[in-house]
Amino acid sequence: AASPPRACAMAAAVASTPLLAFLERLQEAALAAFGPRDFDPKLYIDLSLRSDLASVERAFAALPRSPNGSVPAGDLKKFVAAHFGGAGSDLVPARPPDFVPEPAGFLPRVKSPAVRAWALKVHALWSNLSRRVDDSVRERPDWHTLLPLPGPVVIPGSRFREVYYWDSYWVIRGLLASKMYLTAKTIVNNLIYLLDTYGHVLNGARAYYTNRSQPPLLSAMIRAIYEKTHDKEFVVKSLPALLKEHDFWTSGLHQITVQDRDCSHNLSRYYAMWDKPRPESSTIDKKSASNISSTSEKQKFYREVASTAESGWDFSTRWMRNPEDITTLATTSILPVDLNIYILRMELDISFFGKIAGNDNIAKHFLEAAKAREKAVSTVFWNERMGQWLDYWVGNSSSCMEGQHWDAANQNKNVFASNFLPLWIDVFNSDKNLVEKVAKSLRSSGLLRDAGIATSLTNSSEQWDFPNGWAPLQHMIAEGLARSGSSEARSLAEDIVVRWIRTNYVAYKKTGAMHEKYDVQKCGEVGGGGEYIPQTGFGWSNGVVLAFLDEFGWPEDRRIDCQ
Ligand SMILES: OC[C@H]1O[C@H](O[C@H]2O[C@H](CO)[C@@H](O)[C@H](O)[C@H]2O)[C@H](O)[C@@H](O)[C@@H]1O
Repeated sequence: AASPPRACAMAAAVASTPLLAFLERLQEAALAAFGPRDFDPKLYIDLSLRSDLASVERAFAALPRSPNGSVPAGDLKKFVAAHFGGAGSDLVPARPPDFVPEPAGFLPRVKSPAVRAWALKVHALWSNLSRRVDDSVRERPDWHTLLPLPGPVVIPGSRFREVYYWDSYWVIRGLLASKMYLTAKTIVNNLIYLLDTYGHVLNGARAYYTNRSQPPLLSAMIRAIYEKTHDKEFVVKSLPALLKEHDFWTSGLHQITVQDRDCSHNLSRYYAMWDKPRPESSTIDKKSASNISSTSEKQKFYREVASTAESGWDFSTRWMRNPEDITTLATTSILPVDLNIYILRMELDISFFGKIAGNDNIAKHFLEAAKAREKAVSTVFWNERMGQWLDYWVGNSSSCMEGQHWDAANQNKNVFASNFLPLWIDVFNSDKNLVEKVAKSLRSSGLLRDAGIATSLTNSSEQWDFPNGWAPLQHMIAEGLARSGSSEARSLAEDIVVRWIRTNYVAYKKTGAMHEKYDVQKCGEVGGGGEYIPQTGFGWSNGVVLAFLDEFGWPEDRRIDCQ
């Protein structure tokens, strides 16, 4: 019999580490001791040891216990203070070498003094968000969940005190507007280090993120840097890593074939190598799974949770069979539009980089791969009546590479911002008629609100749903519309940009901070929902504001307040 495809034969779960297992127990003890109010499970999994694990485990076992088995709050507090370095203490502040308070040629199209002054404050946040891994992590990696990245990093902010994969794309776009090319390249080199070490770019630079990736935007980062610097050597050096990443996303459990008449289309899905609670949210996942009785059903659920985290959209009704029930998450049964657009973009970028490297085979092979994926996207996802590209439901998620027969009924007809993401790449935004049809569909979709594009139309209290708007989604859609040759689409792009910049500005004036997400119903409101309290900082929001202002500018006579 034919042997199964390579990655399907591999164990579909990576091993945990002794430190992670212990910190999960500590997380549970902390929840029992301190109660659920303001409890963030991630705080405990980000602690670092001060001495070897065995002695800390002994001290933990010797702690007094209440009759219900929990450790009294005061004792646990003292135990944590005595044996651990605080969360984030192993990633130390580091001023980026190429940061200057006002770079030469900064945002030439911004003419309004108020907007310029604010943009300089946003630019200054790069200094606040820059860190380097403390030497102690390299000396004793087994005492830390933080991974020893070689170069300085830019973090999203607040509870996200490590590098994130897809966030880095918008951080880089902002850094390029800030003329911080060296910092941008260092971020890419860190991600390549993760790819070389683990075989994929991790969700984030922590030991508990090794079981999954995140939306693959490495090639887009390299391309953005190349467009500003024309550094060929940087591109050529990155090429082997991109080939490895392409293989990760287009083989084994990530890939599914859809059959349409006599044509086979290869498309990709999110699929995490994990079937346990996410360590950083273990108490939450266990609670969500508490009504699932069978072990194998629980494992299935945990895999869906981790795979949803791989999508970057954690969590959203987009991935649920029943929008009211998180246990119906079915991310591995969905071929997502956005993921396949990122991979198509990767194929086009690799082909372009192959040309730069003088490697015609690579250039040709990846151009053909891109053409095949473009056809697959148009066949499987495009819905002519709606004028949108729709996610596609596949059958049984547990087996690999099975042939699915295309059926229009399997397209998810719900409206999500991701239905418009193909606009981001030239293959689609260069078709003027198509863009105008999709722009019209976006205008009437219900997603476009006073303060930007909503993530979905369902108010579920999950963070990747209505009424939240996220910087990356505004950016990809507006950039795609603006690149098209259509003046109608360009004016819709500007409309989105103005709404988004205003809401970021007004919220900043109100709160003194940039936010992870915004409520698009009303200008100046910040987002909410999800499993953690709203975060500030914030890497990708800063990046998108700077990238938008760089490209679209802000005239002197345009108001910046909510009108
Ligand atoms: O701890 C919960 C989840 O947190 C992350 O997800 C969210 O924040 C990330 C950083 O800004 C962002 O990349 C992601 O899109 C957000 O949903 C983390 O990535 C998840 O894996 C984690 O479970």
